[in-house]
Amino acid sequence: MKHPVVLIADQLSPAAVDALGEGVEIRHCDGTDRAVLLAAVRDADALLVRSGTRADAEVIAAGTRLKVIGRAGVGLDNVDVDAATRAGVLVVNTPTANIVSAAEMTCALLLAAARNLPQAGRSLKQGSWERSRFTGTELSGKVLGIVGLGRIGALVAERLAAFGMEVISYDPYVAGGRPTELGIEMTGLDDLLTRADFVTVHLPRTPETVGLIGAEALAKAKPTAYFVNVARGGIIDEAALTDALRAGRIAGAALDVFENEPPADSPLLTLDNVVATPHLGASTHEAQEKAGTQVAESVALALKGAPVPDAVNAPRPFAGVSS
Ligand SMILES: NC(=O)c1ccc[n+]([C@@H]2O[C@H](COP(=O)([O-])OP(=O)(O)OC[C@H]3O[C@@H](n4cnc5c(N)ncnc54)[C@H](O)[C@@H]3O)[C@@H](O)[C@H]2O)c1
Ligand SMILES: O=C(O)CC[C@@H](O)C(=O)O
Repeated sequence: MKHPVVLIADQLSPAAVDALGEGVEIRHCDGTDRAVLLAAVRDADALLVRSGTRADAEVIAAGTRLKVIGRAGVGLDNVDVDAATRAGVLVVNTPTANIVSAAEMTCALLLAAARNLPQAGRSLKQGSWERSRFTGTELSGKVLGIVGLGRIGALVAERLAAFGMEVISYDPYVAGGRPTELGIEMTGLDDLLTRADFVTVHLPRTPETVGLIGAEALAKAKPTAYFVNVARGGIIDEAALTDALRAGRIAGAALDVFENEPPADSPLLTLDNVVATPHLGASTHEAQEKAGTQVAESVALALKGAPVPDAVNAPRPFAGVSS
């Protein structure tokens, strides 16, 4: 009997291959190359991706044998879950595998922006010794505004509270005592924007969140405020952010994610008051090992037709693929 084909379309930890076990045929392709992906997915029973591959309706339609799409990570904005459900394809992700790494990255970028670390390091390596040019801002006593108090937002709150920050948050969907337990004041978005010294967004990219922080929102911020985005490009509108940074209406931004990745010719990358990284929030050995292992275990279960704990949709059941 032919083994089910698992197509790995992004760079996954070797732990993923180990966790898939023996009874599958593993193939690799470059999921960022559309033609290659569309050809390779035709024979695949399972498709494994990170954020670099778009598993959209066209890919799902081309994958006529597909039973399951595994996303090694949190965000599902690169997977058309509705199209998958209609096609009977299960979608699984790893909702907790990289949250500590993403929270730590948020703290790192926020501190880097507050203390001008990349700019100062660059200047030093170019032979300068500009101590007063790079005077920074303390976090202690400052207000941190967290937009989206889910798993990552809450971890960021705990970590930055330890720096003596006052934490406020906007999340209309958070209920219960968790914010109180963490010492966080819940408030409206406008209030958060006017009070925060640092604003960090931790939202999924959805039609509701794209452009949530636009020109109007940025106009409410303090001129000394910093904006941090380790969630998804576009939640903070890039054109509006560029204008606000150029005009000095806010102090700076720290960005791990972009509307288009890679962000070819983005004016944001030319600005001195922008600290930027190439979508590295989940890029630690620990997070990648967890994400790879967890997604592979879920995919292996799905291929057997067994219930999958991290399933994000419920297409019609199928009987499993025997090896
Ligand atoms: N940079 C990276 O490498 C990296 C790594 C992991 C996750 N992420 C991104 O971070 C996002 C958040 O991850 P998470 O694990 O915290 O998700 P989560 O689902 O635990 O939390 C998201 C929170 O956003 C809130 N929310 C949704 N819509 C909102 C709105 N319109 N206004 C205010 N709040 C809203 C939800 O109520 C929820 O509490 C992911 O969707 C992913 O896109 C990025
Ligand atoms: O694939 C990645 O490394 C990024 C993942 C991250 O953005 C996520 O949403 O989990």
